[in-house]
Amino acid sequence: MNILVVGGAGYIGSHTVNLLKKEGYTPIIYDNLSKGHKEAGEILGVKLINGDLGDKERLKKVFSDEKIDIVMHFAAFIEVGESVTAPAKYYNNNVSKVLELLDAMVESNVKYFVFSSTAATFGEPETEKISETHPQKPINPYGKSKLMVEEILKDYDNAYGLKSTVLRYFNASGSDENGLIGESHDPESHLIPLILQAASGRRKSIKIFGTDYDTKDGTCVRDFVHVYDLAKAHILGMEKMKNENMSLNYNLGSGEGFTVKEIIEKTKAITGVDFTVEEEGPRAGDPAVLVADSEKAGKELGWKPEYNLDSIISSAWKWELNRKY
Ligand SMILES: NC(=O)c1ccc[n+]([C@@H]2O[C@H](COP(=O)([O-])OP(=O)(O)OC[C@H]3O[C@@H](n4cnc5c(N)ncnc54)[C@H](O)[C@@H]3O)[C@@H](O)[C@H]2O)c1
Ligand SMILES: O=c1ccn([C@@H]2O[C@H](COP(=O)(O)OP(=O)(O)O[C@H]3O[C@H](CO)[C@H](O)[C@H](O)[C@H]3O)[C@@H](O)[C@H]2O)c(=O)[nH]1
Repeated sequence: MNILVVGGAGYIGSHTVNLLKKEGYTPIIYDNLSKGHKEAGEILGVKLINGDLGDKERLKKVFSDEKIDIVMHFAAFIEVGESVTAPAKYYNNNVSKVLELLDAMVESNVKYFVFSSTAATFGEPETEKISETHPQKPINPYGKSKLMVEEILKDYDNAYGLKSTVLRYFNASGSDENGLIGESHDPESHLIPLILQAASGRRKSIKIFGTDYDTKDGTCVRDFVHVYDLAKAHILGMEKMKNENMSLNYNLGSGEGFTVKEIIEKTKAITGVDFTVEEEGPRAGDPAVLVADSEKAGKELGWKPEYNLDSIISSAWKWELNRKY
C-alpha cells in the first residue's frame, strides 16, 4: 500500500513513517520542510518529495506518479500561542491549504485520509476525562483550525465519499528508542523536550507556567502519549477505515494525567541531573487539566498505549543527548 505522508519530515509524521515502513507499507514523505527535517527521510531511507500542501496540481501529479492509495496528513502549524497573535497564518496553512489537498484527492480518486487532530479542539474540559462525545469548543485559533477540518471531512464524506480517520492526540512525547529520529521543533514549546534541554545544559532552566491551578500541586495536568503509540493508532485506524469503508474518530492518550511538577521530578530522577526550575505566571490559553478517555480506541481498534511515562522520558533523553538534527 502506497501512503503519502504529508508533513512526514516532522516529529510525529517521521515516527509514523518509520513504523509504516517496518510494518511493510510504502510511505512517501511530502513536506515543504518549513519546519521538518530532510535528515529524517534520509535516516529512514524513505523518498521525500519537497512540496507544499497547497499545491493541488503538484499533489495530483504525485498521486498519479506514485500510485497513492491513502494520505496521512500531519502538516500544520502547531503553536497555540502563535495562533492567537497570527490567526491568518493558522487558518491558511491548517484549513485553506488542506482544501487543496482534499480536492486533489477527490479529483484523483484517492479515497482515504488520516488526519492529525488534537485535544485542543475540546477547549475547557467539562468532564474529568475527555471522550469523543465531549463538546468541541476550542478556545484558540489552532484548535479551531483543526475542528474546521474535522467538519469539512464530514461534508467531504457525505458529498464525495472521501473516508477519514480523525485522531485527536493529547500530549505527544518521546522519541525513537534507538535514538534514530526524535522531536526537534524550532522554536520548541513542548514541556518534556524543554525540561530535557535544561537537564542537558542547552537551556539554563525550566520555567513552570502557572502554580495556582486547581490541581493537586497547583500546576497543570497533562496526558502524555508516546509518539510510537500514536503511530500505531494511525495504522490500526487506517486499516479499519479501509476494510469497513467508513469514517472514524478517536481520542488518543494514556488516560493518566501528570502535573508539570511531577514531570520535572520524574525527569530529574531519570536523568540524574538537578537543574534549575523557575516559577512563572500562567501561559495564555492553557486549560488546567487535559486527560483523554481512549476507551473507544481500545474497543474498536484494540489500541492500548505500550509506553509508560518513564519510557517516554528516557527515549526523549536519549535523543536529547545524541541529536541528529
Ligand atoms: N506535537 C503534539 O503534541 C501534537 C498534539 C496534537 C496534535 N498534533 C498535530 O500533529 C501534527 C504533527 O505535529 P508535529 O509535532 O509532528 O509537528 P511538526 O512541526 O514537527 O511537523 C509538521 C510538518 O509539516 C510540514 N509542513 C507544515 N506546513 C506545510 C505545508 N504547507 N506544506 C507541506 N508541509 C508542511 C513541516 O515542514 C513539518 O515537517 C500537526 O498537525 C499537529 O497539529 C501535534
Ligand atoms: O516551558 C514550559 C512549557 C510548558 N509548560 C506547561 O506544560 C504543559 C504542557 O505544555 P505543552 O506546550 O507541552 O503542551 P500543550 O498541552 O500546551 O499542547 C500540546 O497538546 C495540545 C493538545 O493537548 C495541542 O495539540 C498542542 O499542539 C500541543 O503542543 C502546559 O501546562 C504548559 O503550561 C511549562 O510549564 N513550561
